Amino acid sequence: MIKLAVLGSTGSVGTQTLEVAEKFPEEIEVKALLARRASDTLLLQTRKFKPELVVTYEEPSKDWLSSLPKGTQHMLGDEGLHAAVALSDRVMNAVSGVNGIKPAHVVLKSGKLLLASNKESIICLGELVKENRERVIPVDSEHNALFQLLRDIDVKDIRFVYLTASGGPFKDWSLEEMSKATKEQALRHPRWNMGAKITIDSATLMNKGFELLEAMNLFCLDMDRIKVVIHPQSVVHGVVELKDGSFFMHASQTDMKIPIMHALFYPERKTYPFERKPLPELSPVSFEEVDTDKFRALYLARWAGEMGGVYIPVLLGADEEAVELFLEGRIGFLKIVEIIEKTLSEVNISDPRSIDEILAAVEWGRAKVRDIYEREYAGVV
Ligand SMILES: NC(=O)C1=CN([C@@H]2O[C@H](COP(=O)(O)OP(=O)(O)OC[C@H]3O[C@@H](n4cnc5c(N)ncnc54)[C@H](OP(=O)(O)O)[C@@H]3O)[C@@H](O)[C@H]2O)C=CC1
Ligand SMILES: CC(=O)[C@@H](O)[C@H](O)COP(=O)(O)O
Ligand SMILES: [Mn+2]
Repeated sequence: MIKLAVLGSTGSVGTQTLEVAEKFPEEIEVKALLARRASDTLLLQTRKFKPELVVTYEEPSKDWLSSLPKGTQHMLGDEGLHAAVALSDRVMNAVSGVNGIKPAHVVLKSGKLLLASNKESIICLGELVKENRERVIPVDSEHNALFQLLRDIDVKDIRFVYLTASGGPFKDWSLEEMSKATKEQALRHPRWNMGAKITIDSATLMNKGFELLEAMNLFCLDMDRIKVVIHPQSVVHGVVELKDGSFFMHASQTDMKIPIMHALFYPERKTYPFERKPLPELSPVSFEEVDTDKFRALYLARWAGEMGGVYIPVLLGADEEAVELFLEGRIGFLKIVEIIEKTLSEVNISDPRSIDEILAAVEWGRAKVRDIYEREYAGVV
């Protein structure tokens, strides 16, 4: 029996993880659920799965607590996080954005298996991730695909590894059109139904920049071995080009429950218990070059990756804050990346040497974006 904790259980990946778990009641026991708010969704999940523990970061109301099923204990904050990890042997980290860094750190230090959906943590905990490679199973669709492909390939035979990008909603828009893009347009991802933060990152292509840094840490690959290619259908999730001219591709219908199920049971394979699409419905499959002049986020992520050290957590914090400013209607779409670039150009703090210093550097990036916003953008949308 797999003892599972789901961190970020109420979000897009969290709920899909529970959809999979529900199909395998004999094999998966949900021991703990964790989310930020004591929401109705979390309460319903708790009543359905009856975990030993439910954790929130927000103080629940008396009504909410009294509605918990018998046998489910509630804990608050980081104390609850540690208890949730202790109860389980596999932990799905589906907390969004930089809030997922601390949970990943706790899991990596615990000796438990990390099912890594949150990518921000993989990007900024590079050394710890590399030291614990055998206990990290990627869930991000491209990395889960590459994880499956790379296990059967000799590193010396690899020419390039490709991350596929849908191109987001603005793939074919001009910069002029993108400068006027609304929040609603940016949140309309052409292929995936995801949380707001990653959806905006997909629209700027910062998501793919993050995935490049994620792949470097997960697979110990040099940056110049990793390419990004536009693949509008989101059916091929990862590609490995070998020196002999072969391309190995991993494909599946566009459904996060496939990599989630793979990670939940790895190394065992289970039968997909949801509706399948026949192969012809997955066609056509096409690839295009990325327009890096239009999607400068990719360049910035590569640059931060080359600089390394403090530039990585600063990039993460700056992106989180700039995306929030856009979602609050305070800055235009193209200003997200512009303000991140300005933040990176003003870095004057040292490389972090501990988790606390990593989190402080993330906060520095967030605060610097707010400073730059107040200085140069406030009142100008
Ligand atoms: N969605 C997808 O298809 C994919 C997502 N990912 C990655 O997976 C992660 C999750 O993404 P997604 O599911 O889309 O995100 P969502 O925004 O849909 O869900 C976020 C979850 O995190 C919880 N959360 C937010 N802040 C905190 C906090 N401070 N403490 C504890 N819990 C918190 C939320 O709780 P509450 O509901 O109470 O606010 C919610 O359960 C991200 O890092 C994303 O990049 C990767 C590949 C695909
Ligand atoms: C489902 C998943 O893995 C996302 O990270 C996805 O990659 C987002 O789509 P984009 O390819 O548009 O960034
Ligand atoms: Mn992805």
